[in-house]
Amino acid sequence: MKVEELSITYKTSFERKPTLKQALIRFGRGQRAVKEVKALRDVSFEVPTGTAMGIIGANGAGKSTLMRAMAGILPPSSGTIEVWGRASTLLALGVGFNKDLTGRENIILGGLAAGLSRKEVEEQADDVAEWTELGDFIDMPMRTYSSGMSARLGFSVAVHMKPDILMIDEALSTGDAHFREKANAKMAELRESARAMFLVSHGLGSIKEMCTEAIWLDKGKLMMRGEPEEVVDAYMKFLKVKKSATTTEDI
Ligand SMILES: Nc1ncnc2c1ncn2[C@@H]1O[C@H](COP(=O)(O)OP(=O)(O)OP(=O)(O)O)[C@@H](O)[C@H]1O
Repeated sequence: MKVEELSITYKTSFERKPTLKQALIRFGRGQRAVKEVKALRDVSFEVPTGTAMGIIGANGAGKSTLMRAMAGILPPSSGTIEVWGRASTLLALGVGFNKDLTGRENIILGGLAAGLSRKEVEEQADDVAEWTELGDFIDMPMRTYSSGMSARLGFSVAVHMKPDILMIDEALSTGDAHFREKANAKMAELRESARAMFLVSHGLGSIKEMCTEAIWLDKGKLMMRGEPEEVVDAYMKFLKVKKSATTTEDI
């Protein structure tokens, strides 16, 4: 994966539905109808095969935007992204699932959406379902799931689709201890076979534990790239947060 001078600007209009009068007044004053948010500014990095890349930074730093762009969901405003292989994303858990369908039906949908053939999906479906340990809930509509249960389903779908590139955005935060342990083991296994893994997390402990490299974003700019330990330390210094066991998580 190679990202070169990537910039992404969101354009949002002020009013949901401007009236003609409002538009004319604004035009008369020379005001613009859209507000621009520069979510990423000239970000460049290359990720060699076998890398598990952690992405850290404050709220609004551009982490999810970067993931969405790398997953091909969001087009760059400028710059380029080269992806080698098929990316499987686990962005904003449960998004993409249909809450009125059962877990099992969503597994099929998720597999097809990830680009697998119907045959491949059907072969995988039982394993995916079993991995979730959802029991009878797997045949219940997803609206009856807790957020942790949806997370388990989302994670299971994403990791079983044999991705070349695995992207995980805060996936583990909603799971319970048993699920987190299982998910960590699965990710370690995938790291061996996937070409690259990206993990966005505010849990700096997990970044240090699971990643081989890290990047730190601040206000859309790439501040630093390096060993997870180094990058996390620099970020914490920047935040002037005292380093202690209790603050390593959830920043
Ligand atoms: N759909 C959108 N329309 C307009 N602005 C957006 C949109 N999505 C994100 N932004 C803005 O882009 C910037 C980066 O947001 P992004 O979600 O990438 O940050 P983040 O680092 O993932 O934050 P968090 O840690 O809170 O999840 C923010 O200023 C945000 O307000």
